[in-house]
Amino acid sequence: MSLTFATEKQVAVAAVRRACLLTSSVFNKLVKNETLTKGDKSPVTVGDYSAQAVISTILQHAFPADPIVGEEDAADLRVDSGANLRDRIITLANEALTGELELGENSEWGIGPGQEKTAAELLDAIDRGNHSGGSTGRMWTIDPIDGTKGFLRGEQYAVCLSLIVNAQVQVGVIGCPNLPVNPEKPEFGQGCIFVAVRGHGAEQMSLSGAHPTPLRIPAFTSSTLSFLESVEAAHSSHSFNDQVSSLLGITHSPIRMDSQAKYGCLARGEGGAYLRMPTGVGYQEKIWDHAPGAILIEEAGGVVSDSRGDPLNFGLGRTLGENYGVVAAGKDVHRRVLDAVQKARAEAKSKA
Ligand SMILES: Nc1ncnc2c1ncn2[C@@H]1O[C@H](COP(=O)(O)O)[C@@H](OP(=O)(O)O)[C@H]1O
Ligand SMILES: [Mg+2]
Ligand SMILES: [Mg+2]
Ligand SMILES: [Mg+2]
Repeated sequence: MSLTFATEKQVAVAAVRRACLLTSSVFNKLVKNETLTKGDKSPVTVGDYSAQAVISTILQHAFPADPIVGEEDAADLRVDSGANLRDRIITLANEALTGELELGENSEWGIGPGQEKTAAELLDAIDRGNHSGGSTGRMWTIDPIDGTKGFLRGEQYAVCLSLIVNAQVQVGVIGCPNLPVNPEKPEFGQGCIFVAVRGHGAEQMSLSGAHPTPLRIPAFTSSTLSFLESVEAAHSSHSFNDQVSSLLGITHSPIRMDSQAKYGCLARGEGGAYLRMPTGVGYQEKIWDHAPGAILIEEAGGVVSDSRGDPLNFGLGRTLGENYGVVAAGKDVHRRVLDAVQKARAEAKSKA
């Protein structure tokens, strides 16, 4: 039997839950000057920074020897022009860390009343995410807000955490504060956490950790399938997905959604396939954008690969290396989508 990673799972769920409470409360108070534009032109908010500070602080207390591959770094907060943002981030992170202990949480993880951290400690916590990754040993990935553009639109986003050991994802946690608990029962409200442990299945629970429900991807036919895809056309090719859809005889429109909420929805039986093909050359997918989602799909009985059918390689560093896209689906659908992707590629080549 594979390791249960019971403590890792408990710590990861607690960290993601605290970060989710923070990001959802921040959204309602977010003001214009609380968003920066990074070097690659992508947005980052006080929510991203403070959520990474919270998760990293908790990991550092619980697993001090484990390195972290985190999306954000504190460089822009350490300069004079970042002072206002920095103060706000410190306040938000401390609010989230010092909230009352919930069932399953432990004050040794640096959380609970009286556990305020200094500004220096929290900036250092953000910067602990600077690990370069690689194929050996334990490491965590943090995407404090995945789908920042969705977050800013008030739509879907996800707080994402994974544990990778020797290049294999072992634990994945995805918190989706804006996602309906059950799309068919709006009265159940929104806010879910998806959790997977290698060899021990995938589950969904409420943001409070209640109602854990095992997940299994059901079978789909062409008439019930619809692709899950990014909202942002710059992140994955919508037109390529349309082409693959028609080759497969899919009649439903794609479901557009930001963030790894797509993996969560796929794991619980929505859509049936997630296809993310590059829009150009040069962009390399980040490991924190796929590690938690990949284990969730595998533990829900599905398959995740690139468009050649090869598994995603989480041992290459901070990225997945050369970008061959991502295909995720239940086993049978995965095979059919891969075939159609190859056909669509061949058609595009013959037209070129
Ligand atoms: N050109 C590009 N191609 C693919 N992914 C990209 C991209 N530019 C940014 N991204 C990634 O797309 C993620 C969001 O995915 P999605 O489109 O599924 O919501 C972003 O995560 P962040 O929002 O955490 O920065 C970012 O890492
Ligand atoms: Mg980002
Ligand atoms: Mg991301
Ligand atoms: Mg992010």
